[in-house]
Amino acid sequence: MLIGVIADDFTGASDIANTLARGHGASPGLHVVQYLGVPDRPAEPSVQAGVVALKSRSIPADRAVAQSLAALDWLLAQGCRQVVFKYCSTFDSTPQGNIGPVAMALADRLGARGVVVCPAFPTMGRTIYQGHLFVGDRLLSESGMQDHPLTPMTDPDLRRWLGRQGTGPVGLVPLCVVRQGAAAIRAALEASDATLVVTDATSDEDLMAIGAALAGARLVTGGSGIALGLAQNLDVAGPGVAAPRRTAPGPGVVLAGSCSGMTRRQIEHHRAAHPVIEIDVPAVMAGTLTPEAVARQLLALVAQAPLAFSSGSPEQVARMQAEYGREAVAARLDGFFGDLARALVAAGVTRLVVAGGETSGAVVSALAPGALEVGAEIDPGVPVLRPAMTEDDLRAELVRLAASLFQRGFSVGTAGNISVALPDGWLMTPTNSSLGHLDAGRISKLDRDWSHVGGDRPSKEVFLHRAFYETRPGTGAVVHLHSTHATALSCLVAQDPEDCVPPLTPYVVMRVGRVPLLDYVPPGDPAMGDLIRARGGRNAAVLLANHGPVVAGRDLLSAVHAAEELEETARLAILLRGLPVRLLSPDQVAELERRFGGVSR
Ligand SMILES: Nc1ncnc2c1ncn2[C@@H]1O[C@H](COP(=O)(O)OP(=O)(O)OP(=O)(O)O)[C@@H](O)[C@H]1O
Ligand SMILES: O=C(O)[C@@H](O)C(=O)CO
Repeated sequence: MLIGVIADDFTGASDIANTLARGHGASPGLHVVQYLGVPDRPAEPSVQAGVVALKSRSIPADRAVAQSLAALDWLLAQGCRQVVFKYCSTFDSTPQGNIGPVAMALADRLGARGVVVCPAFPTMGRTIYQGHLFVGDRLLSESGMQDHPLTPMTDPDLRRWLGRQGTGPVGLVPLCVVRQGAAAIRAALEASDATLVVTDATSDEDLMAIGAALAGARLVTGGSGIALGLAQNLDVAGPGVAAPRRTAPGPGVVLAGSCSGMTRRQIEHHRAAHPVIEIDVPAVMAGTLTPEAVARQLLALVAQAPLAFSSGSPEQVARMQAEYGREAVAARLDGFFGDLARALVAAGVTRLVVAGGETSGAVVSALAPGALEVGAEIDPGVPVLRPAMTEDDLRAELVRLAASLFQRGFSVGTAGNISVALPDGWLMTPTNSSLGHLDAGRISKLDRDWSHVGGDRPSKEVFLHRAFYETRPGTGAVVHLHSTHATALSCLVAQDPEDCVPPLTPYVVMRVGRVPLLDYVPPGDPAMGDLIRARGGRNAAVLLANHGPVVAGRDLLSAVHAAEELEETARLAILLRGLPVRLLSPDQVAELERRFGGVSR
């Protein structure tokens, strides 16, 4: 893991996970996994950025500090070189904390000074000028956030607000310095006497410059925008395009726990065309209203996309909190929404829309505890998340995909081998097995030292796979085939051994990248691994001369898709041999790499 993020709520975590996964300009997209709370096991080796989603935004400051330090310890144990503390772009906090105390505790533990504080998220209209936070053309304290029921932001001056949270003096890098570029920003941060330094930013270009200035910084704090420019400092290629997954059709229900003005307006909008049920919060607190009862009401109306909400006005929220205490209300409502979601899913609801960071965190934890893979962006700051697969899921998927490759003629006999990364090692197809007839229970398991610890003996070409995992961060699976056309190309004398698969279509550029032809080595000879290692992780795919292709991907499905794309492109190249072919131009290739994230570097 290269970058570790500690996020103070669930939706904030997915927001920054999205930024890191998507990439931006010179910053490549990374393989990102979001964890619900501090995991109790190591991360998969292929994870380049791990985001720990806490629920620490509005709990007492000492508990927020303790949870954040626990997350820090776990991230450091995964090898992170840089840690980001992610809070809301509207700086949701109170004079009692938690942003200041958490940032100071992390800085103290990491021995960091001149730590950037930058919640800017220009795409969403959140900008910082002279240390003041704006939402659109309004100061934060006039944006509606001053009335937030949990974290009313009544002061837009971030230095003063942090000062109230007990951070001591806070520095400022003003916009005029930010606009001078990375070197000037770095010099200003280094020259500051303060531990925390608010840094102005009003555009994505400012955030890219700040990101470049933060190369080597152990601690960074900010909104999701602060991650825009961090991956540009890493010498890595993107892990490639995530394989698309199908979305579930079927009945849908909306749940709202957020009390923000926007959510309350959205509830009214929904009411115009759909049934809306108010959850009686005093009855929930008194124990007289159960999740099952609300589930029954919703299920009776399920064909009409009903909505259930707890969202109260600031006065209603204040009344409940005065009577029961803020945390008791939040814990009870979180549990209520979690149980409600479980009851709805058990009854066949396949789509839930949930409003509110705490509320959606509670629902996701109830339905899919553990890790979430970060996929494509749906809307600014909002990615697709899907539960990371368990080992049993991966075994089943390996059997299914290998059989599919075999049935479609991508491998014959016992040719080809496939591996996939696990948090505690690797799964690998056994030696002399046919991809067409794998047995999930007999797939070889290797531990993190590559020792055989379960199942049948692994393929003798394990070193091909290992070379990819060890040189190309972000690799989650490797596929080696003897597929006919790619193998045919590997038998031809290449015009350019650095780039032996022509850029005939955009998809081979986006999914496979440049493919070098590696020298012939007899099967089973570990020198083959050395040849791959010598590429230094620059390529996602190679052709072994007179042997066949080896393709790495961020996950099993992506690696299989890329291996298929390589085979099809090789087929086209052979079909078109001798014809006046129009290849994609270097500019067109560069544009695709810019737009979709290059898989070669
Ligand atoms: N009627 C209510 N009375 C008191 N507390 C409530 C009520 N309805 C919801 N809450 C609590 O308010 C909090 C809402 O937080 P949540 O993070 O879900 O939304 P938000 O902070 O408005 O949204 P976002 O994180 O997207 O900005 C939760 O802790 C929830 O339990
Ligand atoms: O920064 C934001 O606006 C969001 O990521 C957020 O924190 C949502 O709770």
